[in-house]
Amino acid sequence: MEQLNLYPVAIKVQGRRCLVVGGGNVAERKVAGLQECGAEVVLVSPELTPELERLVASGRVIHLNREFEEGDLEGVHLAICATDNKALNREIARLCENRRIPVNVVDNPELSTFFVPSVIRRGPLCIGITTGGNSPLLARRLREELEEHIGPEFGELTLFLGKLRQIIQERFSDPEKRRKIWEKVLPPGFFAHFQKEKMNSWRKQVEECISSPWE
Ligand SMILES: C[C@@]1(CC(=O)O)c2cc3[nH]c(cc4nc(cc5[nH]c(cc(n2)[C@H]1CCC(=O)O)[C@@](C)(CC(=O)O)[C@@H]5CCC(=O)O)C(CC(=O)O)=C4CCC(=O)O)c(CCC(=O)O)c3CC(=O)O
Ligand SMILES: NC(=O)C1=CN([C@@H]2O[C@H](COP(=O)(O)OP(=O)(O)OC[C@H]3O[C@@H](n4cnc5c(N)ncnc54)[C@H](O)[C@@H]3O)[C@@H](O)[C@H]2O)C=CC1
Repeated sequence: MEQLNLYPVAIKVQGRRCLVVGGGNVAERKVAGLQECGAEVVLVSPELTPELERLVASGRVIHLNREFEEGDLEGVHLAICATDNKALNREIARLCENRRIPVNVVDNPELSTFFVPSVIRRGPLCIGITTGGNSPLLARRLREELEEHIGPEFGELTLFLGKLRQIIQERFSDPEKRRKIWEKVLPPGFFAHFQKEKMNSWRKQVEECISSPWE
């Protein structure tokens, strides 16, 4: 497989229409990922897995119970071709490319304009792992390995830092001073010492630190 540098981005899909064509196991995984991010998922397929049936019945996914038609691409921000028909997947990819719609073709990395990474989510912290189609299983194994080290406390930590950042930005107008504060809050080697049991005392320390006069 050709060595290609991918430009990683994190896309906001909330409230945006995303099209998934096909109703098998792979489509099911992609629909779940889009739903988790609040996308308006339109699913086109004459057949669905039981899990997709359930989602459709709950009203959380718009289902067009038929084969794909070109008009389905109208108003779509992102498309995923997940049918078991290679020629059809190729054709949808071409139509998307003409319309500049980012497209993921589940059986053809060459035709995909984006890949879906393996994801670790802890609150607002999101880690995506991709091998650019070289080895999806390696991406999964790495995720499983990293998950062991990045517990749910990282979600809490990230939320806390987000709030702290707002406070620091309001309170300190000098960017150099803000940078110094951040160096103190998150010093190099922070993760080696970060323990979830000590989260509360660390938070207190940080809060005291930013409320005390600086310099
Ligand atoms: C190009 C890409 C397009 C896309 O975005 O779909 C693609 C393509 C293909 N996958 C295939 C197979 C498998 N895919 C997985 C799993 C995942 N596949 C995902 C992404 C991607 N898969 C994109 C590249 C991402 C990257 O490289 O980083 C993950 C990360 C995300 C997700 O799908 O949500 C998710 C793991 C989620 C997790 O658990 O963390 C497993 C393992 C398993 O089943 O768990 C296997 C079997 C083992 C193996 O083959 O490695 C086949 C061959 C089918 C065949 O041989 O017939 C193709 C087609 C081809 O390569 O031509
Ligand atoms: N990207 C990935 O992670 C992986 C990709 N694959 C590839 O993905 C493909 C799909 O895999 P599965 O979901 O397991 O297949 P599947 O056979 O379970 O599902 C295919 C779905 O496509 C639908 N479909 C067929 N023609 C259609 C049309 N004209 N319009 C709309 N929907 C149509 C079918 O009704 C069915 O629901 C496989 O061919 C395989 O090569 C397989 C494993 C992993």
